Amino acid sequence: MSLPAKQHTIHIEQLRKSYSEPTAGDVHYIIKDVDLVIKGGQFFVLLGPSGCGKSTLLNMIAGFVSKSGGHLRVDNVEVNKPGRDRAVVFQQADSSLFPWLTVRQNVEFGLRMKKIAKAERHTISDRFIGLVGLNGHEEKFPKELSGGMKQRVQLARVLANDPAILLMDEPFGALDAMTRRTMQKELVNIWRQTHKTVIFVTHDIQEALLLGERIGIMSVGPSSNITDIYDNTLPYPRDVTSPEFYSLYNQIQGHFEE
Ligand SMILES: Nc1ncnc2c1ncn2[C@@H]1O[C@H](COP(=O)(O)OP(=O)(O)OP(=O)(O)O)[C@@H](O)[C@H]1O
Repeated sequence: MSLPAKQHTIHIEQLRKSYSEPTAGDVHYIIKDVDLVIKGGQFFVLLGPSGCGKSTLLNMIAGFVSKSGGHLRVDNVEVNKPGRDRAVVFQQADSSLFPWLTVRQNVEFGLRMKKIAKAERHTISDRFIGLVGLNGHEEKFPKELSGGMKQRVQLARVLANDPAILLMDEPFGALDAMTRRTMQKELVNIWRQTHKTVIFVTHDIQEALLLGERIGIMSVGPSSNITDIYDNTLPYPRDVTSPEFYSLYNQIQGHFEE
């Protein structure tokens, strides 16, 4: 497969976010002076304790949350607003699916907005409905689906729009353990087939290690930062019972116990 002309590398320099008034004397930063490079095509995990600012950083990359300082660039273009190159998969699929549309209509929604012809829409939705394992459920409505199936629809819809960068905010956090495990495996397969840049937020060390090529550890807030980055070179699919997995798990866990 040929490499895309744009690599969709994300460069973050001295990035800050504060919700305080700029004129306030004692500015309270959620994240402060974050430096990070995420290469195009990489599976990057942001791992950190609850409330440290993972979603804030992800939403800044999405262009939903403004910067209070520093730079955030995709392919050297400063991010100041949402763009078609980036799409977010949220924890709660319910809030992002249209209940009055079928699975197929939900997946095709963005394509319809882009005025893509019906036959092509069908070809694209067929591909991604198949990729997330929802063949045979095309004509169902969200209320007829389980939580895991709704999350698959959300993922298929995002993939159908073909963003280069997939931003995932604890997308499997509300699923039961078995469904979560299945979705994790499928996400890795999808990522390996589509070559997208994935930034995945979680506070679960095992999930981070099952998925990520690189794992950025965020410190406890306020003024949270990425304090360490682990390269995870274990081959996919990863075996949680392997000594290498266990060793990396312990290293990262030790980091949070310090
Ligand atoms: N719009 C907002 N106004 C003020 N403070 C906010 C706003 N959004 C988030 N915060 C604060 O920013 C901090 C970081 O929140 P964020 O949701 O980014 O953390 P998180 O690491 O994703 O947490 P979790 O894992 O629990 O989802 C929290 O203290 C939160 O209260």
